[in-house]
Amino acid sequence: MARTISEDNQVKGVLQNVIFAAKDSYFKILSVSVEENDFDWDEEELIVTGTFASVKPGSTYAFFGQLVTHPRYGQQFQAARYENQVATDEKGLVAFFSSGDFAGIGKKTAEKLVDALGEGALDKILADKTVLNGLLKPKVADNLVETLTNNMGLERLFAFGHRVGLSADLAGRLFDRYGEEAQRILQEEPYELVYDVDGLPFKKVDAIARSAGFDDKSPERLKAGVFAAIQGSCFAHGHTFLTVEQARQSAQNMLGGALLEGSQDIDATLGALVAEGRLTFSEGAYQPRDLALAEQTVADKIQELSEKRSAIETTLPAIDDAFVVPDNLTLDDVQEEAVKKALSSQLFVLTGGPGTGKTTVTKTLIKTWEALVKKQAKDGGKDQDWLKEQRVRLASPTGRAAKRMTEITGYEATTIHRLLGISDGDDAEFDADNPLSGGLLVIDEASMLDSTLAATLFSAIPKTMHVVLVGDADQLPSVGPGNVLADLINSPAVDHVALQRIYRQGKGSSISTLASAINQGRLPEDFEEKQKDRSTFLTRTAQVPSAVGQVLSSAIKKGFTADQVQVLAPMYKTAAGVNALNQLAQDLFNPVKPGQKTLQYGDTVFRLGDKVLQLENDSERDIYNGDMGEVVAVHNQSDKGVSADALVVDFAGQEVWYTTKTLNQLTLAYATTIHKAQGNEFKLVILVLSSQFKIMLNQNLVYTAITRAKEALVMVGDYDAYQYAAEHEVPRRQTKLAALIAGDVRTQSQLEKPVAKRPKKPVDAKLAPAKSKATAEKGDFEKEGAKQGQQKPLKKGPESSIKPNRTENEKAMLDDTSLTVAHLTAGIDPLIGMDDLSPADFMPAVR
Ligand SMILES: Nc1ncnc2c1ncn2[C@@H]1O[C@H](COP(=O)(O)OP(=O)(O)OP(=O)(O)O)[C@@H](O)[C@H]1O
Repeated sequence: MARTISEDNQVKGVLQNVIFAAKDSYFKILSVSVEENDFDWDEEELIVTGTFASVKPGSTYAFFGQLVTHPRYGQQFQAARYENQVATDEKGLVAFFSSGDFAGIGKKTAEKLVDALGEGALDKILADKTVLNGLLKPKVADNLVETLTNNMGLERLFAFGHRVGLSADLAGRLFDRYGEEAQRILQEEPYELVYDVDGLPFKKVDAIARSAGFDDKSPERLKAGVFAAIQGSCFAHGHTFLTVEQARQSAQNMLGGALLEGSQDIDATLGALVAEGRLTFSEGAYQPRDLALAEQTVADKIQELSEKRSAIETTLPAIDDAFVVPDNLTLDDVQEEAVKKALSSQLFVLTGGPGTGKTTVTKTLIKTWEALVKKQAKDGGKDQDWLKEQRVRLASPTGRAAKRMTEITGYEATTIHRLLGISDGDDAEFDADNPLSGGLLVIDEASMLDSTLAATLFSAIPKTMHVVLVGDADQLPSVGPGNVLADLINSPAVDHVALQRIYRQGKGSSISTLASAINQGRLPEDFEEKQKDRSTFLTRTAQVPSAVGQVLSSAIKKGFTADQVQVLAPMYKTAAGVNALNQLAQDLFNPVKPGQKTLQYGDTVFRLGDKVLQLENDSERDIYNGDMGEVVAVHNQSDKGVSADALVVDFAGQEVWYTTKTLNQLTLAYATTIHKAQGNEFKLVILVLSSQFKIMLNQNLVYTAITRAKEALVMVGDYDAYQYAAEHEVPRRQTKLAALIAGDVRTQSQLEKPVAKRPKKPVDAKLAPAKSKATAEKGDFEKEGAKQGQQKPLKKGPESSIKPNRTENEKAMLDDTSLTVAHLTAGIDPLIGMDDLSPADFMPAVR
């Protein structure tokens, strides 16, 4: 929720200079020389902060807001809005037009302009540029209009937005999206925002529309509300379609039964949305167009790949001839079959639980592919270019999984975003028109692929490429809608092999057997017995922090580093949640040392050496949601020669700078949610489950959590929570992919109908905020004599994201405020060491 700044006070003054201008928003810090003010302020200079268009030093502005006291930088004025005090008398206007801002307009031309158009010159020009015909040369007129609309247009939008309850930040985003059309759209077609702007809550749009005079029953309102309801429901549950009943119910929930007067209204609205192409309807299912298109794209590509147009001969004799098994292993029959099928099919899916040999099979098939390619190059006299065309490409949804893939296979692996050249807000660099190069593509952690990312990936795959998806279908499904991996496994048209035999011996073995028991819906009989690699520490919720603290202390004594240990919990709040456990673990792994540098951002105090987690995809800086790193430098603005607060984080050798602009992307990582740990593995996992949060417990969640542990697992919490989780399956996601692949349904004819999409405003280099780049970030810090450290932008919650991409469970975790922080109870004996972890030791009086 955006903060509302009250408008108790106002100040008018001349802008001296812009101390700081954010690159990715319109946020600025200004130094203003005060002329008039209605509050207690005697000094000449006042620092004013807020969201401003391209304000100009030397111009006079009126700011409305409040004087606040920053703990470090003292008093400053927080502006909720502002007005450009362009003098509107003729003299002032002549000065304005001849200020040098408008190419080709000197004093004489300015006078001519004002003579002709009078005191309302600005409004007249902005309303209709043809008033300039005959007054200015066309080029000069165009430039004047463009500069005016950019500057004044945004200022007016800020002012208008303010009246209809639109934050300045959102007004800036809308200006970027719609340009000078923004205000008209807000007034005349506000409900378009629901279709055009990702993640804008319907309620917000509704409030804007009401203030623009739309009534409850306007057809635009009903359509936008029903669309938002269906899309929101798909994102909340991971579905790609809703049944008619579900669609009606969601619509009713969003708009209220009374308004729609029974299902007739709803059905008519659904019909109108289908007619407009915003929804598709087939086989009793409604789909938002984008999701339907994504599933259709994947299905079409699968169809195309089944035509087998490989440039490499992959007959069984050829594969047999080239077969290379690494590490002197002998594959079992199923593993061998997997390698052969992976190479002979053009699309193949490999699944299996932990320790079943997925990596071993992947390594074998890569080596065998290379041997096949080399042999055929030699036999066919192919050149280096041909060899390059057949190269192996490896990618994974997370950076950490990509890094692990590189380490294990020895081949370079990247994130899927990077592979596709996706950068914020832009389309992917590689697509159907500019496909990926390479002969074999292996995607790891494929359970994390949602429909949209899968579609972007599949559309960039050329017809001749071999594609292998590797993943564990029992893990949590993707955050976004879709169930791609499971749907492919359930499609007879897609070859797949499921590895079942667990190979990991000794270390790790009992974690794998626990995982398979949980998959079968039960806890193993030895659940509470201490194993070589796992133990169970049963406690009441109130005792969780103490228990986790003891396990961590003993792990630290044993030499485990923060990087090797991961605390996992399903939710953020409460004493047994991620936030509290993070602080506890921070104090143990990285206790305050005298003189240690720290930086506070929101409620989090980052310390040098902290383990941290990136919370959002930032493809420009090549860091992604779920990436973990270490704080390697802390810069405080109060230090000599330092112009702004900043942290430097090392992500596996890649140093990334965070200033107050981007610190909202970062949090402590000693403890994370299980969703955030997907695609990552750790030597020791400490899992916390409590039946207090039953609503969010299920098989996939606990399975995913325990399989993050490579060598050791300690389960903390109460028995009932673990049992409940093991016994409860995640509700099935409703998707169409499998039916589309089978050719049972077609939504294509509806998808061919184009939806009138408003083109995005071309980016104006002069005005649009520049995108942040890793280097720019560092440069910002060094160059700007910034007082940006004064600013604490609204901290986004750890899961905050523009898209409504949360599951019900995640939402419950985030929204849970009813649970109070429980008091710690003492009384658990301090632990001695990891080897000594046993249920008996962990059993205080409860269970
Ligand atoms: N056929 C085999 N014979 C002997 N050892 C095997 C065989 N297959 C796999 N292994 C061994 O079992 C262990 C687990 O295999 P691998 O790492 O390939 O499994 P995985 O499915 O990738 O596991 P995870 O998903 O947990 O990373 C490895 O040490 C591997 O060398």
